[in-house]
Amino acid sequence: MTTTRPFIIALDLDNRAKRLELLRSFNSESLFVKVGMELFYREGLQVIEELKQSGHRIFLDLKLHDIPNTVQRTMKELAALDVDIVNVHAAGGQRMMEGAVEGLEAGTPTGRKRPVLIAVTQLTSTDEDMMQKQLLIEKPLTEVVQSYAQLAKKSSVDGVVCSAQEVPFIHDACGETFYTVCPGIRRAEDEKGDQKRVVTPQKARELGSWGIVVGRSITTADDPFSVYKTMKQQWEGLK
Ligand SMILES: O=c1ccn([C@@H]2O[C@H](COP(=O)(O)O)[C@@H](O)[C@H]2O)c(=O)[nH]1
Repeated sequence: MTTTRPFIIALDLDNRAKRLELLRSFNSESLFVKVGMELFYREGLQVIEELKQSGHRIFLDLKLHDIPNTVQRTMKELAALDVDIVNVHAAGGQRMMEGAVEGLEAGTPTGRKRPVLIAVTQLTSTDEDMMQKQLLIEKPLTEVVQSYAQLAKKSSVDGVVCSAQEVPFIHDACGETFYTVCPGIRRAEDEKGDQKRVVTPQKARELGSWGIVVGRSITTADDPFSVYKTMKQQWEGLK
């Protein structure tokens, strides 16, 4: 992917009108946007086409997690959409992730680069207490994230979704060029909501994150464009 260190806006909005209003307020700026389950299940394939026609790059965040055969076949379909990033849950295991890569490669039209594939390690809404008490995973969270990242790399996946807090550990285990896409980004003054492992844009940069994903700090702001500009400057080390 040619984009260096993307700032990705999660288009998690109640309805189509609100999404169009938000994008209009960005004054036709070319963006990197995230289409999550809420938006995709509401607006379908048409939203991908619309966003591409407007010149935006797209992270299609459907977090596939199923048996290897199903993930492979689904990724083959997604490859035809010409989005920039797609993802799976690393918890699906090595064969499932390998299947995802195979499906993407099979489905990408000749002459086009296949979408980058990343794997969710542990959701940023999870903390160690929840992991141990609810998911019954006894090891420290950082070790689990690092180990899932290693498994993703072994499966030929291009990178992971993680909190920026874990990026240095992932770089140690998987190398600096392994993509790290980090949600759970908040300014110091923002509400955390359901996010547990949060990091500011500046800190995410310092920790070496490749990309960040920002949703509610922007989408619920009175002036989303101004918050975007500020957070993007912080991410780029300009503020
Ligand atoms: O571990 C993960 C994986 C994905 N997400 C997604 O990112 C955005 C974050 O939104 P905020 O409003 O900035 O919290 C959202 O679409 C999630 O589905 C994540 O948060 N954590």
